[in-house]
Amino acid sequence: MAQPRYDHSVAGLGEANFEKLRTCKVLVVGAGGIGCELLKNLVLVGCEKLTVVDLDTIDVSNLNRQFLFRKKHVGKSKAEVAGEAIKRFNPNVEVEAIHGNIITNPLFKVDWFRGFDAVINALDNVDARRHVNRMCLAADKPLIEAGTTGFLGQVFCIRKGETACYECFPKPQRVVYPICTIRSTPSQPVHCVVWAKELFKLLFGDASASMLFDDPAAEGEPSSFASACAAVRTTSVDGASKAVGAALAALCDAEVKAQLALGTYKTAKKVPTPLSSPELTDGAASQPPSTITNRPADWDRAVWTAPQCSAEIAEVARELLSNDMKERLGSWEFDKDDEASMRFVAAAANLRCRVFHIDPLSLYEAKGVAGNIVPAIATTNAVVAGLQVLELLRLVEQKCILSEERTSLAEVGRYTYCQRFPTGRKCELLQPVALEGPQPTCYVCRNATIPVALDTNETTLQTFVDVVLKKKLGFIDPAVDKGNSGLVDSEDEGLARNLPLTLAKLPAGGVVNGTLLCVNDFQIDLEVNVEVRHKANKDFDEKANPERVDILTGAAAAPAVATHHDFISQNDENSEPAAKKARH
Ligand SMILES: Nc1ncnc2c1ncn2[C@@H]1O[C@H](COP(=O)(O)OP(=O)(O)OP(=O)(O)O)[C@@H](O)[C@H]1O
Ligand SMILES: [Zn+2]
Repeated sequence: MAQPRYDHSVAGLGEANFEKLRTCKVLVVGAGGIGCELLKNLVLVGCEKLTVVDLDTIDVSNLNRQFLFRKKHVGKSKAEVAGEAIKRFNPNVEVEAIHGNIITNPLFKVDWFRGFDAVINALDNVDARRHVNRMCLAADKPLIEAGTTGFLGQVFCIRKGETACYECFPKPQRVVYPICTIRSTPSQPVHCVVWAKELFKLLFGDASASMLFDDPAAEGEPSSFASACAAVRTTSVDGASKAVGAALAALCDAEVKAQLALGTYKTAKKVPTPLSSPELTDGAASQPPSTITNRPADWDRAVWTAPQCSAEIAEVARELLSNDMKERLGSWEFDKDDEASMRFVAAAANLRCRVFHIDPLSLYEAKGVAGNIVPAIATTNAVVAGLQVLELLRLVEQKCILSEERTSLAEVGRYTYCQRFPTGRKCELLQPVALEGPQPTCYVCRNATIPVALDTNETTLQTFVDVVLKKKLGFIDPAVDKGNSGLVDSEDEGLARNLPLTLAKLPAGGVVNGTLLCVNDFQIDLEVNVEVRHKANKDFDEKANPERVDILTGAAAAPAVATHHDFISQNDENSEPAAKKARH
């Protein structure tokens, strides 16, 4: 007899199925917004064997919705605190809490995944989801996947050979803005935020990689404001205000005047107005800098004036030029969670907006745009986590797990969409649809051959490994063979000499148009064939596709227009900048 605390579950499932649920070994990946709800649901429904993994520590901003955490837990491991909290809900629970990255921690091998009966994702990024998907396919374990974006959410199950996997359908691609829009004709705040991020790179990061480095009219020549910007980096802390003032004058005044004189805006609907020096330089020099102590309460929600923006930029420059930060100059990368870089981007985007008559953003709004942040809605997380547990109950009841006979998930599982407004004939907020089968074009679950077009005379093997195999196709430690000859293998030092060679010059006849490569990654137990197709670099649209690689089919080949298979996910870090994601 189960304990009375489980009466509700036994009433729904029956003794035998409840016993299976109680002893079912469940892995939860992620203990954030969805994860807290999910863990609470699992223990209340009666699951007693839980493992939870999260790489992060608790931030004060998590406390409004990640209700297993309290103020005193800030800075502590999410997995560990969540594990302790759910044990207080139900002391029968055996919970293993692991503070670690599910992708890189060596503990989480395929065999480790084999030790669970079901895996449930509560993640917020494509890379981790993709990785868990592959591990569950390799370990032949069911995965209950979920994501939310504001009021929208979805939940679905994945099982090897039975359903489509996470990677069967292309993900929406990053929105790429044309360089000319960013450099010359911004019309939305997001264009100004992208520009400000590029300016941050030009001033403090890898300047030559910034979109603003070259003069757009004279290829290879530095832009008109390059020297004023370079001077900021080389000045002293004391000289920072003056140097920033000069750089802002070059960017917001001289450059705009020069473009106007060139007739760039002759046919434009709105003509930019340069920001004159009194508003900028004097502001940078005389405005008191904001410090944590003198900021008004609504400082991050207010739209700063131009002089305030100049002062913030100067203050950030002073911070980054200071002795303890100096060694990072030239390598700074924008990070929305880094206070200084976010302040810089908010202020610079604001000035840019003013020049182009676009409504400027507050720091809070700029952070949302820059970090692609859609506010998390606690209710959506709760609904989605509830649906995940219902899917788990279905797996148990319908004998998809913990049973000698195995029902295919494709027959019983559901793909459920959470809508913001009632839709469809029955005006439902939750729309469950049948799961789709594995897609023949999927290289992950169907081992489909992946055609890849690139310039075989220009692309080195190193680039092929880094850009095509690791970045685009998600391999971690790929080994590459052409027929019987090994080309790449991290454990074979002799092969390292191949890496700087271009594909066509590789041994055994090179990798040329039509070559079939076998790529194997033991870490994720995945082997695929890659068919190389030669496409000269000059035939690529460099602006739309700066890496000059086309992945022609399968999960990595994203269409320009989003489809209903697009996975929406909480604050998905892989899609930036935001604002434009199509979905329904
Ligand atoms: N590779 C990974 N390994 C382990 N945990 C991960 C990995 N990637 C993401 N996570 C965890 O997944 C959780 C996702 O939860 P959520 O979307 O609520 O994110 P958050 O970081 O808590 O919130 P926000 O991004 O809104 O500040 C986070 O706690 C995050 O640390
Ligand atoms: Zn697939």
